[in-house]
Amino acid sequence: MSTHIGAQPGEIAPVVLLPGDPKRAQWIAEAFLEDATCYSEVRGMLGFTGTWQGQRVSVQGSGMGQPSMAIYVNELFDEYDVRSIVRVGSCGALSEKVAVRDVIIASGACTDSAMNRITFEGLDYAPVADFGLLRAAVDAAEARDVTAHVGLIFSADSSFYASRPELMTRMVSYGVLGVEMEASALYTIAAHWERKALAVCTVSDHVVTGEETSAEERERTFADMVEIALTAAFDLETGHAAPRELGSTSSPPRPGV
Ligand SMILES: O=P(O)(O)O[C@H]1O[C@H](CO)[C@@H](O)[C@H]1O
Ligand SMILES: O=c1cc[nH]c(=O)[nH]1
Repeated sequence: MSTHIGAQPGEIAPVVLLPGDPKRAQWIAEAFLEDATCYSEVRGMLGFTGTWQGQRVSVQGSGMGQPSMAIYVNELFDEYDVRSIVRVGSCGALSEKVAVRDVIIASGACTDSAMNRITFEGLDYAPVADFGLLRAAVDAAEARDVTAHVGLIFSADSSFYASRPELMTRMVSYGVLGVEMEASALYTIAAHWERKALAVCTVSDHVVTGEETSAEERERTFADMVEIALTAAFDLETGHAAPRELGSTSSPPRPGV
């Protein structure tokens, strides 16, 4: 086992879904995976491995905020050889273009966290999603009746209860769609390990209008996000979302089609 994950080598699949909430990890394992077993209960941060459409997948809680998430993600990449991590989170909408229950697929992430600044000695690193996962997630969302937005998310260390409306308005005017607490460091850590990462978040509340989803609605809309994440991760793993050649204007035929 690693310091914070109680799994033996080989017990965690190469593809991991990463919700902040460990109870969401359990719900995903029970609702979406077959033959799921719990490989870790260390600190109550549950992790499960099972199969989805015959393919091994794990789901690991990461806690709230970038320092907690970074511990789990570093151990998943370093000690369990995980290849792809898709965060399946909740987020608040900042932009009027985004409604509660919509999905945000984060192409990149801004942050007020010091984590990147420490790593890059004050330089502004630009954390971005893996392009293959991003494109596969957009395809998966388009194939469903889901309103998905692709763009920037704000990974906030300090604003869950801090009211900074002017700053949020300015961020929206620079293209930021929503706010959560993990994507930026996830993208940076994945780049460090040369692995793939993406954050797909369901809008649970609107920071500007104050609208919120009910618990029942959250569960239903979270299911869309989980299906998008699983479809995207395995389209990429199985080559169904193989990169197009640079300069080509059309998609290559999909294998087996
Ligand atoms: O629903 P999760 O994945 O935990 O994500 C969001 O919810 C938590 C805050 O309530 C933060 O972790 C934020 O990123
Ligand atoms: O981090 C989060 C998650 C949901 N809603 C918010 O406003 N912030």
